[in-house]
Amino acid sequence: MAALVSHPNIGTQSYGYLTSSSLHHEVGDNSLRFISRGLKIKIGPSRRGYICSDHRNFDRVQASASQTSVFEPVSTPLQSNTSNSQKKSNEVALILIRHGESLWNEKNLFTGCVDVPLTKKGVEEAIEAGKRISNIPVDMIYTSALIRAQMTAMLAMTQHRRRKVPIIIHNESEQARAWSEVFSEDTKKQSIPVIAAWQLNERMYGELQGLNKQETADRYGKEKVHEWRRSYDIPPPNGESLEMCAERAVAYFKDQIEPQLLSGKNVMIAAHGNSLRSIIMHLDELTSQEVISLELSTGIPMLYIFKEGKFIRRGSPVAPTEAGVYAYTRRLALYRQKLDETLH
Ligand SMILES: O=C(O)[C@@H](CO)OP(=O)(O)O
Repeated sequence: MAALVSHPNIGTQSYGYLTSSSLHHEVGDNSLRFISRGLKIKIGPSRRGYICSDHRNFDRVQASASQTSVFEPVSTPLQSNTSNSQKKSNEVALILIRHGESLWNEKNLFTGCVDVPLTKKGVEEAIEAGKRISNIPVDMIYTSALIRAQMTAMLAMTQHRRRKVPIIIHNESEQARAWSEVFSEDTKKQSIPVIAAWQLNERMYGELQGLNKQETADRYGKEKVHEWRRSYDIPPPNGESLEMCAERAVAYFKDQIEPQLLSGKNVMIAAHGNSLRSIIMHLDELTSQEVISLELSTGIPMLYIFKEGKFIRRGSPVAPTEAGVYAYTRRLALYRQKLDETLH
């Protein structure tokens, strides 16, 4: 059963529903606690919402694909007039999706940066994730450079009611840019640029890549393997710790993705268990202790609202049509209403 959530600490405009199947809430003294698969986040007077740390630097950053044809360059608040930028950056959606089950998830192998595709179940999970977010606006998509995240993003978008076409931007050379150019303004408007970035890749698992997780635990001990898999700063042998993964993934998020959000773009990121854990750690201001118990399931979309420089976690949309499961804001509700009126 879903419960209505309305609380001053997540903004007077914030209202909507969180589903008890994916996310529970408790409202206590001046605080709201979200509990989702072991993750507990308390929003109280000391941690009101989620504040971006790097906003004063947004004039120095431009998305790397800004010269491409489908992609509109970022208009940063410092470049545009104030009222326009305020209006534009009023409130946007940020969707995070961990890829669907891969062939190595199925075999219980450490995968890391090995480029493995989805299983049939993973394909179904990606389609299901797409249904869940089919009423939420998406203007730009970021994926890792790995096929499992790219398949997930593309399959999810086949379900979107707006029916825009996701197009992978090829920015690797002058020729790639020229050869993928689109010559119709109308077609560009019906497209969603997809930026693939290695920085969003899964953490590099070093010498564990390709090993069976159970066999590794039997050999090195459950505690040691849990430490390699979930601790913040202990790397697996010759691999990246979560902290090292965050150094590239969170930096990319701040430098490339936040400016898009600030300019009014709704963004979806399809990535991996650990690269997304590091980004969620940044968004939710989790400590290195808290992040240990953060687990992400395959193919589950998570919705954040970015508003007035803060990230507000709104849970996981469970279905496209159930009124009670969305963490709707007024703007998202209007977007959905418009889809209902124009598309049926
Ligand atoms: O093998 C991996 O690359 C990751 C994600 O599937 O595993 P873990 O959950 O152990 O971090």
